[in-house]
Amino acid sequence: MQHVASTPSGKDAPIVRLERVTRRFQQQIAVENFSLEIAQPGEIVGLLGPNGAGKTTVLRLLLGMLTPTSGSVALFGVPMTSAVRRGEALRRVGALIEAPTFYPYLSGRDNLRVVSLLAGLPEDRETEQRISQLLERLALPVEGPVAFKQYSLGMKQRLGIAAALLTEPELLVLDEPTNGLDPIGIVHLRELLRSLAQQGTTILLSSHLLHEVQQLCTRVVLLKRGQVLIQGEVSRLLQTQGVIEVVYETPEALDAAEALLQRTAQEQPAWIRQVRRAGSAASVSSAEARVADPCVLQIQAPITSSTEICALLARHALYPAEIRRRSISLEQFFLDQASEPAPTLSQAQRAL
Ligand SMILES: Nc1ncnc2c1ncn2[C@@H]1O[C@H](COP(=O)(O)OP(=O)(O)OP(=O)(O)O)[C@@H](O)[C@H]1O
Repeated sequence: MQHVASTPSGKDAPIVRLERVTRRFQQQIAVENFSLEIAQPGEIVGLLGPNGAGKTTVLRLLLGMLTPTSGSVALFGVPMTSAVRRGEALRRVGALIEAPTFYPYLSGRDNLRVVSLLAGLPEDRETEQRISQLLERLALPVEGPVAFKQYSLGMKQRLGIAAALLTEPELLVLDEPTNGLDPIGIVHLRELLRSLAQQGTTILLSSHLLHEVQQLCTRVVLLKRGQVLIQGEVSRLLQTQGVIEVVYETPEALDAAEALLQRTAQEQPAWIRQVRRAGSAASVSSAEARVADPCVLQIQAPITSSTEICALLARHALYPAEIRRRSISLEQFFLDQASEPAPTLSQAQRAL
């Protein structure tokens, strides 16, 4: 399956393009000035953010389920405002937004038959085979009359994903796809999405499962209160936003280094974001305990800037006994970012 995002004129266009999109609900701003472009087939992009951050709103705007208050949305180069042409772009998309709904008294197979008819697929052997393959791949009953209403939450979610995949879409849009899935279901879904991406399917998903996103997505967009806090490649974000630990042998040196770094953090918050103590020197009473519980400062800063931090400390004759760089998990990164007041996008970009 080789996908090429091209306009009807044959000109390459980004698969997804949201440009400075704002969506208000009365006085409430759900999404503000949101931009995202996905041009690379096979990319997996994750939308992250706390409850109410605007993730579902972005996905609904992308699929034309909502119109933006301002800004523009295009799929495969087709503006979503074009009532005539947007159907043609949406035919290249499979989506699962919020809880999937199906006919309660029909089996999974019959429900997929209905979806395939609505999607314009022919009623032939090939479609039947595709339905069987998807039921099997998503660990759903292939035979038998088990009605949708008898499905567990996880089975319902898996049927929703099967329906989104029926037309072999070039772009898959999934809102919280792991909802209701047990750990085995999550692992299977991860493998499925990875193999689809390897075959060229582009995937945009929202998720709360940060560990999952870290393993699956190449790029993440972190939203908070409708604004983009930060976006970028997962590996780069984590590499640039680690923790640098400096170790001192005496509490006096630790105090002096902490004061210097706190001052620097106030003056240059885009460089040093936070300074905190790890081991407590005050509680250390013997030389032995001091070795076991060294005086450690943890500095939240791009880990690539450890040399500059060393140089700063050296200029003040505060030579650490040891300096080490620790990368962080996406979960820690998210908690650090989401717990702070939202900076503007330009501040966040400067921080990168
Ligand atoms: N139809 C609507 N009418 C009014 N407000 C809405 C509507 N849809 C969304 N909102 C508001 O917009 C904000 C963003 O909601 P959205 O559902 O996009 O967030 P989310 O990040 O998907 O949240 P969650 O993780 O809880 O699903 C919320 O404050 C929500 O209350």
